[in-house]
Amino acid sequence: MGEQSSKPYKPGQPLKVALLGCGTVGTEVVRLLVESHGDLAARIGAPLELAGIAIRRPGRHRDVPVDPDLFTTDAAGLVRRPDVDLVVEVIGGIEPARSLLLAAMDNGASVVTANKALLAADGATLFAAADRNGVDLYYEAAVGGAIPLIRPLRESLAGDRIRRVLGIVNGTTNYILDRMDTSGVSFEEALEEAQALGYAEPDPTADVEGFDAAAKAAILAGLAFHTRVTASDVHREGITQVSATDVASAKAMGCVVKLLAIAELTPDGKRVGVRVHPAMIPRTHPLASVREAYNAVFVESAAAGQLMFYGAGAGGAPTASAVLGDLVTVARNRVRGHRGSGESTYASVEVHPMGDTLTRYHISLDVVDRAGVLASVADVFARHEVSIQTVRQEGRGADAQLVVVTHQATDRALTATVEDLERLEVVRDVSSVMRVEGWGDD
Ligand SMILES: NC(=O)C1=CN([C@@H]2O[C@H](COP(=O)(O)OP(=O)(O)OC[C@H]3O[C@@H](n4cnc5c(N)ncnc54)[C@H](O)[C@@H]3O)[C@@H](O)[C@H]2O)C=CC1
Ligand SMILES: N[C@@H](CC=O)C(=O)O
Ligand code: NA
Repeated sequence: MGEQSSKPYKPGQPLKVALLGCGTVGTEVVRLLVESHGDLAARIGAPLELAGIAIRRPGRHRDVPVDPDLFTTDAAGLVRRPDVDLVVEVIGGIEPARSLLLAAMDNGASVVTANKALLAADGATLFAAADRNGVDLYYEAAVGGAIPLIRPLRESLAGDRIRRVLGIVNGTTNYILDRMDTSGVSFEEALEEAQALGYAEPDPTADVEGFDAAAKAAILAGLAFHTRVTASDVHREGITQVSATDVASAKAMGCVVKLLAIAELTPDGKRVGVRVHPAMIPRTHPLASVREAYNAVFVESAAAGQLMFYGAGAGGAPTASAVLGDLVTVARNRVRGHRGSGESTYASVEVHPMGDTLTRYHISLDVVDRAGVLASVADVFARHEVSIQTVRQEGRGADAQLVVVTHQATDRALTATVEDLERLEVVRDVSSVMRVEGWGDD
């Protein structure tokens, strides 16, 4: 705090806001700006005034209560206007969003963005531009939608030592898995519903292949451990391989499948492992009750213990709430002539490889039903030094199945075990392999 921003506020003047993008989130940002105009002015100490709204398709009907002359297809011109104080970016993607934000900051504007893909790919360039220009860069909407998560990590917990962050950070995939679990709808149907509800990214591959959750995990890990983590540091698996069989296997075990994001320090505190993958969790686990597009994140720290953040992780209005919260903050900073805290990456913690990470697996095997099968299967586990916690046989004859749950082992050993099981003559098919979290000793 305390640095002078590069574009001083003139008392009595409104703060001019440029909005980039007017889709699911942008529309709701405009609505809140217009509906709460008087309250926002009172909270900030100056009114906010829309300077322009950059759009891509001018002919399209937009249900927003503003003067149509505010719309422009010249986003680059808008962010360079001398009267623009604050820029809100809700376009998404890397380019042109990055160039627009850099130009905005070089023009002395503070920025608010919901763009986790950009922050996780190249946050360093953006934060450097914010520092260079003495402006704010806020991004509460980028992780967990409406849930206050960035600010608690960046500010409230800045005096503590965080050990682990674990949660559900993608609304679309949680919605799909929830619908598959509770209503038995297909993956494709559930995805279409999530798109219609405004939860999915413009390209839903970003959601279902885990890219969106990986970007959010990188942002959370960087904040939690005061280091720089990019999306490419995150081990990522999406939910496209999760089958109805996996969901049924989870049900039979008293579990539910969730796409989890986990960032944790190794016990010596020297490395951080960051991963996104589907996992079975017991139905009694608090994350199992996170339904539809809701998100929830647990933070475990040395002094505070366990904290849980829960709320709407996606959707136009919830995301706009977080954007407006940031907008009020950067506007207040501008009025008072200072900036908020920037990035904290002093720790430079190394990334822990996924192969060395301790996880546990649930494996369903379709097996030949004869004496000695269990021994051959157990031998494969023993050869890789993977300890079995439970094993049970289901069905008989052609339907015989072995369901194995392991104790924790390195992910490398578990992967090699599954590869060898697939080669075993008595194993007809490895029908389901999934990591297990939140069960017993982890
Ligand atoms: N929808 C959600 O639930 C959430 C979205 N976000 C993030 O918010 C951002 C926006 O997401 P949505 O509103 O859902 O996407 P959207 O696809 O509904 O809206 C993006 C808008 O930007 C416009 N656009 C694209 N290129 C442009 C350009 N060069 N100039 C001007 N406009 C341009 C598009 O035409 C579209 O109307 C993304 O970064 C997304 O990851 C973050 C949290 C939740
Ligand atoms: N597509 C994202 C939107 C919010 O970040 C999600 O589904 O969570
Ligand atoms: Na948030």
